[in-house]
Amino acid sequence: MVIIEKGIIVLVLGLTFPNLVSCDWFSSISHMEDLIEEETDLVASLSHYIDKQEAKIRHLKRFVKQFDDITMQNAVDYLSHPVNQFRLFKRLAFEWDVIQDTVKENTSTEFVEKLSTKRVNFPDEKDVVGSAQALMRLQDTYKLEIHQLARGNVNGVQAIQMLRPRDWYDVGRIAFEMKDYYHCASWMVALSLMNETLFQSFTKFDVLNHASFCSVQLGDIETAYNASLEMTLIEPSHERNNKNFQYYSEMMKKSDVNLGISSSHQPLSALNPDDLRHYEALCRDEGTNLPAHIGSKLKCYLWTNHNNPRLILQPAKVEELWLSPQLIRFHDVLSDTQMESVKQLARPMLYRSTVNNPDTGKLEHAKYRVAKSAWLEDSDADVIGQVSRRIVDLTGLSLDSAEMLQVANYGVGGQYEPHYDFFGKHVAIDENSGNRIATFLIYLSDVTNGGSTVFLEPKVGVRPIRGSAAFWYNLDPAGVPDRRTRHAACPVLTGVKWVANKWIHEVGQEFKGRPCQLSRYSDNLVFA
Ligand SMILES: O=C(O)CCC(=O)C(=O)O
Ligand SMILES: [Fe+2]
Repeated sequence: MVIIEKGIIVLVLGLTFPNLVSCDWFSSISHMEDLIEEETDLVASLSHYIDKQEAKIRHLKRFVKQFDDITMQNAVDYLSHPVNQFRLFKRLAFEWDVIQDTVKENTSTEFVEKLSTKRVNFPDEKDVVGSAQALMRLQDTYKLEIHQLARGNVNGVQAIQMLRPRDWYDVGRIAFEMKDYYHCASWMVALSLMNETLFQSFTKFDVLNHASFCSVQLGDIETAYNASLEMTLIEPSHERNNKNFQYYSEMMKKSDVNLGISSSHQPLSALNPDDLRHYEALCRDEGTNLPAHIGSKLKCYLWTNHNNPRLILQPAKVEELWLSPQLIRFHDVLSDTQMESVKQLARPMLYRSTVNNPDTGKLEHAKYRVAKSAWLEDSDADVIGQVSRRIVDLTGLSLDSAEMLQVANYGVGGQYEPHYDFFGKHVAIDENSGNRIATFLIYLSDVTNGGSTVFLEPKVGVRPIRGSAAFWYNLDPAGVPDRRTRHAACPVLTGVKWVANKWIHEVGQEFKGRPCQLSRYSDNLVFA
């Protein structure tokens, strides 16, 4: 395959796409709303510029028009009339001067200045790469068909715009640059089937070139052969392609050649392929059906948490989602006004979320967690204190050793791959607070498509329902991490996802809703 590698890389974009994405526009939708506003303002300014330009052209055209009649007459006839003579002198003395000023007038300054000021903070190449990666991630997770996706149709939700052929090409190129030959091949092969008269600034030959190179990297000789064959028809004397074609033809004759695209190649995730397949299937709601023997035991009930005065008149609505480990959902945890206030407070403080690297114990940006988050303290605003109060009422746990409230906002493609919330052995646990005993995860929005929280071992998918909260213990009653709580936030397919996380810690629960026990229970009951 060496001969193929040698010649193909004629960079069309002239851009190099970095592997790791550090920039942040694409990672949350909240800040992207500002971009729409900025662009609307730019469009208004551009329209204003066009109006001014049009007025200027109209003025110049009117001036030129008068010469239609003048040039029809011969000069002597024209000058023999005193009015014509007056007009001639008037024009030459003053009017051409005005015309000169009009032509010279610079109507673009305002627009150009505005654009260049705004562009400083605009998304850049890294964001385009991040957004293309999100498209590919969604393509994999939700098994989206490329043609439908490119036409802007995602699970029946139609975008206002479609991808242009050049966009398809760029997505394929981004995959190619990342050595993600699986996505490169799938996008380039799909594009090669399109009407080439729509191609601008790249050719069908370029597309086939990528399609064949990326396919052969995946071991798909047949596709590489077909693409190369088409290339020979377009450029019969292309030396490198002719060599490749010969090579593919020989490979095709060998019976042990591995045909068919290897779909196991998934460089967008660090998960092992089996884990990834399992996670993605759960995100598609496959395998999350409740088995009858469990479903029949799950209950919904009203809960006053041992006659808590704040719950007597309006008990909490509890829905059991799974028994062991016990996962529950509280409904109507916060009011609309409270949720809006929490989001409003978080908005200006959203930053790309970090994760704890289990190997180094350090916080870092990672592509397996694509979201923006903000930390809010009880003292930041009344509403944050109210959220804490509500969690204490519903769970009976102390929040004295808990973390601040983490509000997260996921954009399209935003996700958090499978993880545990408890701290692993590489993280030093503060003895004043202990490990994360439980998670209270509030959904501050519905999500149109995708974005479920999925638990891998019990195979439970929790659809975000605005105002509800998922709750579970991460540690068993003896304080040992419960590895069955491994969970993930599936990529948002369409819509916006807002959540608020409260991580409750061990210290202070000894005499509360969750006394510690010496023995390890298999049933980790929420309300024991
Ligand atoms: O957003 C979600 O659904 C889950 C988030 C999560 O698991 C986390 O932030 O630890
Ligand atoms: Fe989590």
